[in-house]
Amino acid sequence: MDKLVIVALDFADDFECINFLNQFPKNQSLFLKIGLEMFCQYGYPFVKRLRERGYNIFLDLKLHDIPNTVKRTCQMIAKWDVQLLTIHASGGAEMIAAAKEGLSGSNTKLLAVTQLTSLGQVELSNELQVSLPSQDYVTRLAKLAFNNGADGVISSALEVPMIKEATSEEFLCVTPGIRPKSAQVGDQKRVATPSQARKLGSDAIVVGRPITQAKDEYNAYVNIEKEWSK
Ligand SMILES: O=C(O)c1cc(=O)[nH]c(=O)n1[C@@H]1O[C@H](COP(=O)(O)O)[C@@H](O)[C@H]1O
Repeated sequence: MDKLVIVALDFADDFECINFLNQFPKNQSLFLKIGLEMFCQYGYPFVKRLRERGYNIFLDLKLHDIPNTVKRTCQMIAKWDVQLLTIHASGGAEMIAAAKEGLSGSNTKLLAVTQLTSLGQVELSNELQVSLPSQDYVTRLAKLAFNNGADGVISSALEVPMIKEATSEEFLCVTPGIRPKSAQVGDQKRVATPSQARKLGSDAIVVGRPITQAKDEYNAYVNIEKEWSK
């Protein structure tokens, strides 16, 4: 995977979203993440519309259900020609393998979410009663995903070196929770700047609000992309 900035299209509606995209030059190649907000409003026709405009699509549905349901859902998504799809690694070995099986025959890469970047050590220990240190928990889920056929994981950039060591250099590490120095952290807990993510070995970064809520959105994208790729 080329080193990518993936833009999270977390907008109130499709009008805002298309206005955002229209700021970019026509020939600009973009990798866009469609998450639950947009997908619940506009569904597959929206995915199709953006694919037809030539964008690469990361469909972030974070599937988490029994293996049979996840497999059948993935069989449907396999027909949509999206580049990336998420499931939750905590769904377990059988669910991860079922998702991969559902996608067979398609070019859609399967990414398993480890520990959400909005959860820190305190939430992990106190709320979820997970006894492992966060980095060990993330690495354990990454290994589970790797051993059951996922193409990569979602984690914070901070865990990438450990994940690559425990799995393989080729195992994709896609990292949200990206905050340039001047940006507000908001609900994210495990964050890194674009240049930290690059140094730590992320394969792609996912950026939402630091771009989509900037005064000059296009300029914010260009600056993040510069910091990430230099
Ligand atoms: O799967 C994801 O993309 C995801 C996983 C995760 O652990 N943390 C996380 O923030 N995300 C997504 O990445 C995006 C981050 O957005 P910002 O915090 O606005 O940059 C959101 O669309 C989240 O849904």
